[in-house]
Amino acid sequence: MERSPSHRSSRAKALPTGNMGGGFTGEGAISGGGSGGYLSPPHSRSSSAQGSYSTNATTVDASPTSGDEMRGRSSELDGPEGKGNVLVSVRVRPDAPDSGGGGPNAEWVVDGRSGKVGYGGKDGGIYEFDNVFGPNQNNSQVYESCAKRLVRRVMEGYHGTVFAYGMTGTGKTFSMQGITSSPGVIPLAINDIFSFIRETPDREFLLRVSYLEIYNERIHDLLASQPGGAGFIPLDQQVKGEEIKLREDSKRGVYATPLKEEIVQSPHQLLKTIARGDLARRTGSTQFNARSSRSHAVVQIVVESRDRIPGTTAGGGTMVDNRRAGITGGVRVSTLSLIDLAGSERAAENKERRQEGAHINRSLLTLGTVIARLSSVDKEGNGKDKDGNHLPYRDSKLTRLLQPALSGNSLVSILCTIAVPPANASAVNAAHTGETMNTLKFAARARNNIVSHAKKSDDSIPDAGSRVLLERYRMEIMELRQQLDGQKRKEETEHQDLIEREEKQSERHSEQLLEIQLARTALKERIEHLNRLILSSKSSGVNSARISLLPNSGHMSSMSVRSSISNLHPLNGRPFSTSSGVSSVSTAINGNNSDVPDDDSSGEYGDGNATLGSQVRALLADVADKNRYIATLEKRLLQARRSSQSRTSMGFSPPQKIPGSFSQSDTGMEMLLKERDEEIVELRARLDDKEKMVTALRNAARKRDAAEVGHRGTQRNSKTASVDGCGSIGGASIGSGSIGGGNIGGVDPGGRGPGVGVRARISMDSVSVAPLRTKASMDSVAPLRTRASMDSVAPLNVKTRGSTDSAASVAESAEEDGTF
Ligand SMILES: Nc1ncnc2c1ncn2[C@@H]1O[C@H](COP(=O)(O)OP(=O)(O)OP(=O)(O)O)[C@@H](O)[C@H]1O
Repeated sequence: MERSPSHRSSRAKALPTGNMGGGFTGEGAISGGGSGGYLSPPHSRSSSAQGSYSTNATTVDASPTSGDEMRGRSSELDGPEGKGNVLVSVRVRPDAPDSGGGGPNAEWVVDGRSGKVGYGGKDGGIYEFDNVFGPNQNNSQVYESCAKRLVRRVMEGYHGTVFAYGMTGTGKTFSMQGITSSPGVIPLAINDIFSFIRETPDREFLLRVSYLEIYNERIHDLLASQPGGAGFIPLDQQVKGEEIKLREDSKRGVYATPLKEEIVQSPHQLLKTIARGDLARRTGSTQFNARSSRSHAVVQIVVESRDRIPGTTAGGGTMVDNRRAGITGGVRVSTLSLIDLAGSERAAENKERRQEGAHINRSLLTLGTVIARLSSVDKEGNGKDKDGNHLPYRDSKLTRLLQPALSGNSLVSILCTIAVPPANASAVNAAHTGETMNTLKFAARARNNIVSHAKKSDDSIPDAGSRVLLERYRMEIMELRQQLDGQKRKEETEHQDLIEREEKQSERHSEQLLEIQLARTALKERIEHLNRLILSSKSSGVNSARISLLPNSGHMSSMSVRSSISNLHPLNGRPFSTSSGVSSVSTAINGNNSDVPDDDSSGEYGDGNATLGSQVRALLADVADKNRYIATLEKRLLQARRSSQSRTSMGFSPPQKIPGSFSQSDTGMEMLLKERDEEIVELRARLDDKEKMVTALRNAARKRDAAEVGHRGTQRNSKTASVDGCGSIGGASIGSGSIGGGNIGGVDPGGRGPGVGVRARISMDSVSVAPLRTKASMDSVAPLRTRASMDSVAPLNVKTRGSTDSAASVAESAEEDGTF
């Protein structure tokens, strides 16, 4: 460690003896009685509580007032020799209530302005310090001068140590912790720590706190227990766990382990944590303090900080992005140690107090010794004195723990508390003058000997095993983000898959729906179609006068075109079987043109006066129906082919057969397609039939018209005509039956008897070509018949042979077409 003799020698000063003006002066100083004779300490001091030693103080500097002391010296902190890195202050507590009163003791000098304090009596001395606080100065003033700047420097990256040293009951705890109305160094430092964080938006911070006490040379973790909680057990009653030891490594220096560290995020949380530790701290009653701290208490606040983003403003989105990308500076780690030492006590009546006191005194003695020998440390800074002896840091846990600070790695502020005995102090109080002097001597040695070379911590990238949480957390955050991103991607993929599956499923559903719709449409069309057919089939006119065109028919059946649609598939509307589009066509000559029992007795053409044109229209409508149906089937077929192809190309396994839907298997599909194809072929054939039928009917109509023209010519002479009894009209083989209303010889009035060889007179007015029945076997709903009234063809006024040819030619034409 490099030390500066000149620096050391210029700090603590023993003032020349002489009249110091007496009493307390300076800011907050109390009047010491004006010219009350304080004696100056000798130039050279030779005694202390810890044994003999002397300071090197030789000169006197003009000191600023205590309030400006730290600020006045602050520039020194940046100096190459670390001047100002160590502050030593003395605080004089107000008289204790039991001090006996009597006003200021004229033998004592406390000068805040000059920073001088001392005893002018025997073995006394006047010392000058960085700060001297009189009894009236409050905690805030003490903090401002002693600790504020140090705390700020800690936030900037320096290690800093503040500790209070003094005799029991002199105000160490009062100064460090303070009271509610006057918070001490610790709460004020915490406040400033968070103020600094608030004022430094370009860096991010992580704070962790530990709190330990050294009691009877054992280290206890004050945060390990939960005072006030249900399970709180005082430390001395706790089952001893793993002993906390002090270790050292190059990066962390000396540290206690295992020790609980708590991460804190607010001043309130930090204060609460420390207050929790305070409750666990050992206290006991001493002669001078009813609640004396019986242990050294060390609060350590580790500050990790890092530039947020070089070159970017705080709070921007870029920061997040950059942090994600790992573009951050290194982490700076610094430690603020706030230490409230146990008070030294010369003697105690109580055995326990004596034992505690012995430990306390021993550790304080070691501290004094280390500080005393710091002056002799060689320039190498290897912890050895000039004689090559190690400094006795390890002789006590306190000195071991303070080693980094005392050996120059830290900014140091020492607050020494004293109580100046009043003028008429009791013997006991007066006896402690020596203790107070010892404190002043300790302070003087510390001021002289401790040299700090504290450097700002580097912004270093912590390695894997580092305890730097900021980096660990950053890594963890990055890992978690990656996990989150991975999870998100996975979810997105799964979601996408799900959507695709749903889409495919919905595609299948829509296909099925479409199929169902098509089937329904087909059914509807059929129903409409059938309804139309039903209406046609109930035409009474169709049955009113019929000419049977079929030979060998025992009935005077009407010429009919009957469409029947048989046995539809319940869903797809496909006929299970089809019968010939035209099952029968017959012409009949009905002897009774008005009273033919037939269920086809009403309907659109059922008035018996339906024209041939109407029948043609009916047939055309029928044809249109068929065309529509074919179109539907073709559409469905196309759809089925497409879905079959898409399934095949997607490599889908055949889905489960859905009841009521088409078969989904390939075989089923093929069969379905085949059936559809066949059905289409069949329907086309039927359509052809229909068209032939229409052609035949048109021919019939033409012939009828021609016959009518001829008939009108002959009608003037005769109202009747002879018809060959065999039922043939005009040589045409009309088959058995009669045309007319019963005036045909040999034919029974009902037209049931054979008309062969019977010449009959028929009323040509009533002769009608029997209604054509088109029977398309299309439906299973009912054996429906379409009866197109052939009355539109009739009345055939058969008067001449030629006239009957027209009716016969209908039959012929029909037979030729194979339609009837
Ligand atoms: N500057 C001060 N102003 C007002 N009261 C004070 C001051 N200093 C100390 N006291 C009071 O004196 C008493 C003892 O103070 P404190 O406990 O802080 O002493 P200490 O040095 O910590 O003692 P110990 O070493 O025994 O723990 C307390 O009641 C405290 O409130």
